[in-house]
Amino acid sequence: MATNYATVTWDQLHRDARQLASTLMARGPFRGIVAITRGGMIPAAIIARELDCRLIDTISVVTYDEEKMGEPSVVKNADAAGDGEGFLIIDDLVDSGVTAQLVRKMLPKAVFACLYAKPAGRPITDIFVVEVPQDTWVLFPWDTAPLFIPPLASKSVEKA
Ligand SMILES: O=P(O)(O)OC[C@H]1O[C@H](OP(=O)(O)OP(=O)(O)O)[C@H](O)[C@@H]1O
Ligand SMILES: Nc1nc2[nH]cnc2c(=O)[nH]1
Ligand SMILES: [Mg+2]
Repeated sequence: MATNYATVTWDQLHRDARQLASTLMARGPFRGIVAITRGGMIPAAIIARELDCRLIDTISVVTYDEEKMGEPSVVKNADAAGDGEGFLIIDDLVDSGVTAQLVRKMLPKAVFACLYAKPAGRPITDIFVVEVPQDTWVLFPWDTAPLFIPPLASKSVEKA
């Protein structure tokens, strides 16, 4: 269970994705990109722009199902990628590594890259940008919204 939160803004995500793209230049060129839905789609779009890659497929893995607790299932294959040769797989993060492990098994020849990696998932990714502690939950910009916070002074007035 996460005890801390790390909020990632759109700006930070864009910078991190560009940094990942810059590292990936040395591993390419790539025939195409496979984005792991849904979290991998926005990072994949940014990286595709930087690497001038126009062939994009998706793979969809559902790792939590109320009936089959914990059993990951693939709900869409990346048919365009074959065995992954010449392809780049992109996800937003690896946590336990369960999603990445399953996708790597299906596309064994592809390069796997993500923005953020927790220690348990770190060995499964070829490349990542920032390591995040295992007990930290990453809050992505698409999961959050700015919120009004009352000024400190107004809180002390309320107490008085
Ligand atoms: O390493 P793991 O423990 O497998 O966790 C990492 C995966 O979990 C999240 O996706 P999620 O399954 O929540 O779906 P989403 O991308 O559609 O939000 C995240 O986007 C990764 O794909
Ligand atoms: N948003 C989000 N999804 C996850 N899925 C697995 N770990 C995480 C995390 O830290 N943040
Ligand atoms: Mg995901």
